[in-house]
Amino acid sequence: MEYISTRGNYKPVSSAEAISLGMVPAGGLFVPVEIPKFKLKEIMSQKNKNYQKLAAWIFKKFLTDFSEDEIEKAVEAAYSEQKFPEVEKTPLVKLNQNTYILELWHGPTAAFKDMALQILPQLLAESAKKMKIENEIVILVATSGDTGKAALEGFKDVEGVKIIVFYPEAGVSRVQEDQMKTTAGENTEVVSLKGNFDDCQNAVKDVFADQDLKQRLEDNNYQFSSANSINWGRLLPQIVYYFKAYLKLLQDGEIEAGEKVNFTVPTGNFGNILAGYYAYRMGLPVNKFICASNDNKVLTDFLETGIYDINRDFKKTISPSMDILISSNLERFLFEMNGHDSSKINDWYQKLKTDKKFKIDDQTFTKIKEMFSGKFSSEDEARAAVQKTYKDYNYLIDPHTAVGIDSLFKYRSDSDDQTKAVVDSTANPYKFSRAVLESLKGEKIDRDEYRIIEELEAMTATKIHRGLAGLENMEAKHQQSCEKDGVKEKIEELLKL
Ligand SMILES: N[C@@H](CCOP(=O)(O)O)C(=O)O
Repeated sequence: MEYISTRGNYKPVSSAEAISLGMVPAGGLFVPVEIPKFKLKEIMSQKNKNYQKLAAWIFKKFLTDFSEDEIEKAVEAAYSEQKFPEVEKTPLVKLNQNTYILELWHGPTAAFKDMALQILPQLLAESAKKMKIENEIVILVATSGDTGKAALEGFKDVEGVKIIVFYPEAGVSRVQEDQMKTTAGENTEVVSLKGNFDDCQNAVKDVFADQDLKQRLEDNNYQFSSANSINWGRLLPQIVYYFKAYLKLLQDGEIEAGEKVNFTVPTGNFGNILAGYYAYRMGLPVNKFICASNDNKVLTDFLETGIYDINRDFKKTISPSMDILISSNLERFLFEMNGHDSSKINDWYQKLKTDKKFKIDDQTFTKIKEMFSGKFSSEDEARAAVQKTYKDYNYLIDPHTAVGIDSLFKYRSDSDDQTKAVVDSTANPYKFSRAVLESLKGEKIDRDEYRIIEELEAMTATKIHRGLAGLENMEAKHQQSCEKDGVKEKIEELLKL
């Protein structure tokens, strides 16, 4: 399998090269040249496989330059009992007769990002070996809260790697910030940036494209890679849980073999929902994807109009991981939907730079509309969904999952499509305790975050996720900050270039 650039500006590369580069050096993202397709019978026959075996089955189709043994070792290490103690790595909870919640937060850092960031270090290490990379790899991460900690946890103390995470100051929850700041490891750096997530992500992408800096890195035996979903090695592992969810529905007798289901995905950088779309293209029976957004509803508007328009205020919400206006993986998605036409991608992304918006062609838009619907939740609607889900089903959800559930219910009442649906639950509620408790009580709470956690535990008789327990008493090891135009200098300072 080869990987090509969405912008047609790079030679086809192996998966090892795509993973070690992170993104296309001149701009653009790597995508597989073709999507492997399974027959329905073949998919159904995976029904009793555990998560590791299922992951290996999928990886082998995409990582054709990896040996079976390398893939199997990587998945066993990533999804071990120590890292994911439950037998089901991604439990599926039945909410009502046609709604299921896919809990993706049972990994070490309580967010769905662990599903990919526990394995990316292995994939990157193997890729570096294959590419005969001798430089130290510097992983740059832009985060709106969840990727940062998951990447730090995955890469901390990994030999031959340094990791630098940029997050928006005042743009993540208190628990998310504390999780990142308290990360140990000799090779970790965490920097708060005076700006929003888009500022972090744009700055990191600019650094990747900076040829002068690239040369200076080389001279100092470093090279960059990424742990964001721009890296194919981040996206690929996320395909697995769509298959797992479907097969679990089948195993539990909730659906017939081949029955189509809907997936609702709380969406920020578009990586998670795109992974679902790849699963569909590989043969998974899916009827619709519902793309759920918060008040930063640039994707909802895009899916309604075909116009991607970031000329709008960036809003801070109670679902901060989705506070994003420039969704990186939309580029991959558009490339897949427009029949791999990189000239159109170049044109649209040039317009995004100059006009802050672009309109896609009618043919591509029609194709997108067949499979995708976009809905969004206001802050009040997300809070109401947290409260109602707890009241009606005695089930505690975080604000991102609340956006997913609210969007699904809106989609159902607007469309009459009552197909069985899986909602991706992207984070454990305790990562956002303040918003969750305030939603349950219907009032503002002034208390400290950690007292709120105690109250939430007592009120709901639920337990804080193991990865968050004791956070209050951990020492903050990172205090770095920078201006939004100071990312390059900060990297140079941290790497002593
Ligand atoms: N929601 C993300 C933003 C970065 O997304 P990624 O999937 O590209 O890593 C976060 O939590 O940081």
